[in-house]
Amino acid sequence: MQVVTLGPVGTYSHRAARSVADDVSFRESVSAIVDAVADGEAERGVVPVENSIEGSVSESLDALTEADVAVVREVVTPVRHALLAQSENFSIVASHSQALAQCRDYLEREYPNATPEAVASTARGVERAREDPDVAGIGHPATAEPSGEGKTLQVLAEDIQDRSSNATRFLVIAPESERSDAGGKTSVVVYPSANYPGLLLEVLEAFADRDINLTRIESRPSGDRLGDYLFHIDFEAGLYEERTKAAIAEVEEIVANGWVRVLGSYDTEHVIE
Ligand SMILES: O=C(O)C(=O)C[C@]1(C(=O)O)C=C[C@@H](O)C=C1
Repeated sequence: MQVVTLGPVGTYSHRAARSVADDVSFRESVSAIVDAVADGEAERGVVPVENSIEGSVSESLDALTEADVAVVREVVTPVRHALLAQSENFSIVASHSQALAQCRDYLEREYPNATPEAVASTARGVERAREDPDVAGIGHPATAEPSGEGKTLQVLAEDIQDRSSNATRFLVIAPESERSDAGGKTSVVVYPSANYPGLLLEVLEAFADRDINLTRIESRPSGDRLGDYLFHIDFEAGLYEERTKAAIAEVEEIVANGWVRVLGSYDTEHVIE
């Protein structure tokens, strides 16, 4: 099976994708990964959706709303960052914006004068550090060794994330035709296209009344106008269950002006590495 994820070699997404298949190829953005699966270029895609320190990866949520894909699994992995450079003498710290944010306190404390530089991924930041002695990268410690040509970097510090329990949740996506009813969790996107007191409460009651535990609800702007939202809802029940079918049918009635998009049911895998 062919899986696409955020590259280059050595990103956390790459580490999560290896639990899905050995044949991993890379894209430079989350939208490009989702498009590759929607267009049939790859059988699976792995995208980060949520981090325990920084919260949602909004680019992923928005791409999932728009593309014809299904969610078929989730992978949760610990994220332990290292600071990698040619020497202690650097003035720029390059990494993915999520990684820079996850190490904000550390950087302010230890390198208050360094300039943060957001790049497409952690591994891309480490590549910058390999090429430029003025740049340090934040990434997985294993990326100190080049995957091909290039310098081996010094690991200046390990475990620099602001909380030791840092973890990121990835979703494994597949073409929409492979959407499954089986699995302990389900993700849906709800667009009410309406605004009245108690609307969100009604939507949540459809789940609460059936004893379905929500694990996340996240609002994202619809993009159409200010104050207009859609809701990403994850819950602990499978689409194969009667109570799930009934809850979704009720939500569809409540948001008759808008729509409900069912991304699929799936199981969770923990990759400890
Ligand atoms: O840059 C990487 O290594 C990624 O895989 C992306 C990403 C993210 O977008 O959250 C994944 C895990 C970490 O939270 C930091 C960055």
